[in-house]
Amino acid sequence: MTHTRAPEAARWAAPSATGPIRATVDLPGSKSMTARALLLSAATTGTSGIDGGLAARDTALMAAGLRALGIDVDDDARVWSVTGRPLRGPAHVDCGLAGTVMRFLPSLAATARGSVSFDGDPHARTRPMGPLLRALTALGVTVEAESASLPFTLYGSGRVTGGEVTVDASSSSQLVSGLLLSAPRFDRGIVVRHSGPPVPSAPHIRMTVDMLRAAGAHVDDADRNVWRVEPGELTARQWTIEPDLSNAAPFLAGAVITGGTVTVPGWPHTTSQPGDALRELFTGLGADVRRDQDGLTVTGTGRVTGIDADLSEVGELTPVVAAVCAVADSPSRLRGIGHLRGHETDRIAALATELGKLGTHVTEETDGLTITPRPLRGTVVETYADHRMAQAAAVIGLAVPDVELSDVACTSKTLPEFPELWTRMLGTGH
Ligand SMILES: O=C(O)C1=C[C@@H](OP(=O)(O)O)[C@@H](O)[C@H](O)C1
Ligand SMILES: C=C(OP(=O)(O)O)C(=O)O
Repeated sequence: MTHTRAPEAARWAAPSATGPIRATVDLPGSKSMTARALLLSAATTGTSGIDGGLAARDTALMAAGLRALGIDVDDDARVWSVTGRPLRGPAHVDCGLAGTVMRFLPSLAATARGSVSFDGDPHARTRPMGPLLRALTALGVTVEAESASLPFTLYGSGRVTGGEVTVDASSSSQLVSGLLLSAPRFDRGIVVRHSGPPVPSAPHIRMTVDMLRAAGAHVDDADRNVWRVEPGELTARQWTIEPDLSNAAPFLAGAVITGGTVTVPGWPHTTSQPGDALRELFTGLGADVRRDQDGLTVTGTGRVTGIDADLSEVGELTPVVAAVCAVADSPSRLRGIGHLRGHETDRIAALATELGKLGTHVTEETDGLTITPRPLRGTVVETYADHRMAQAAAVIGLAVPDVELSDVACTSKTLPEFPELWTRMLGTGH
């Protein structure tokens, strides 16, 4: 897998839809599941297989980080193989702009013998890391950092004591996931208590717990805001990665706003992926949504209605949902997403600015956005190196002529084939 370097910016004219889109779009694997499968496989002592893993910048960086620590990752074949072994420094981990790499890898790297330094893209240095670095220090890890963010260096002795720790994970669920995923390797396991405003993205913590259990870990998540992981060996296993449901959002949105029909095959019946909430969200926005043996099919009804939605559990869906709200026939309120200010960019500010440039009336609030649709006009939309801002702009471009993205290459963060899939989707049925 390549794609570890920040891509060169590539300006892109977003194609308009000339009629209702009719397409079936096969999507590659879930970023979040692939990251966890790579990490958990590296934390065993055997060889694991990963079927359907996502080849994109975030997962390539995770694989590269593991290799730097001495893990064998072979991601050339369809089923990747990962062979875990005791980790060693000195090593350097490039996190790019990937929250999963900067929040998941440090706890595992702390079990290495030797120093491991972490850094990332310029904007990555502004993403919240402080609670994780303080927690690692409390768990017995030597951490050297100039501030509460990237860059930082861990000095490992080959083992981590572990034990009880309190974190404020209100800025990102990944701070909890990152501590839990490697905790079976800590001498005393871990007890993580969250203290502070609510933790966002609950499905992603359930995904962490589910995948830890699948790898043989004992995890107790019965008490709200407390997670316990027992120390113990993890088992090497075969992982099958579901399609990335969050990356389905722009394609399904294409059906909603053009009055067309888009099917995403392989939609799981039960899943911890937050993207499953698209069924309810697109129904609320006025579409017909059906899940059957063909996958998930969304059909636009010709009418898009505004919504009032708490997106705190599914924050990563916000940019595309906001784009659909901008072409609705009534205002929308998107709530519970203050933590998006610490995502790839400050997504609340970015959406307010860019939807505003397109003509929408947007009010930026502390915990979200109010979107009042107005007639839209084409413009150059700044994507802020954020794959989901690019997807959102492409969605608007379907309905509005002359929308250009300042950069489409940033979609390589989780879906390098986005431009091709998008063009192909538009090619079918026109
Ligand atoms: O654990 C994960 O894989 C993720 C958790 C979420 O992070 P936040 O809790 O920071 O929103 C989500 O937005 C991100 O895209 C992926
Ligand atoms: C927030 C996101 O990514 P990250 O894993 O970098 O936090 C996202 O993909 O929307």
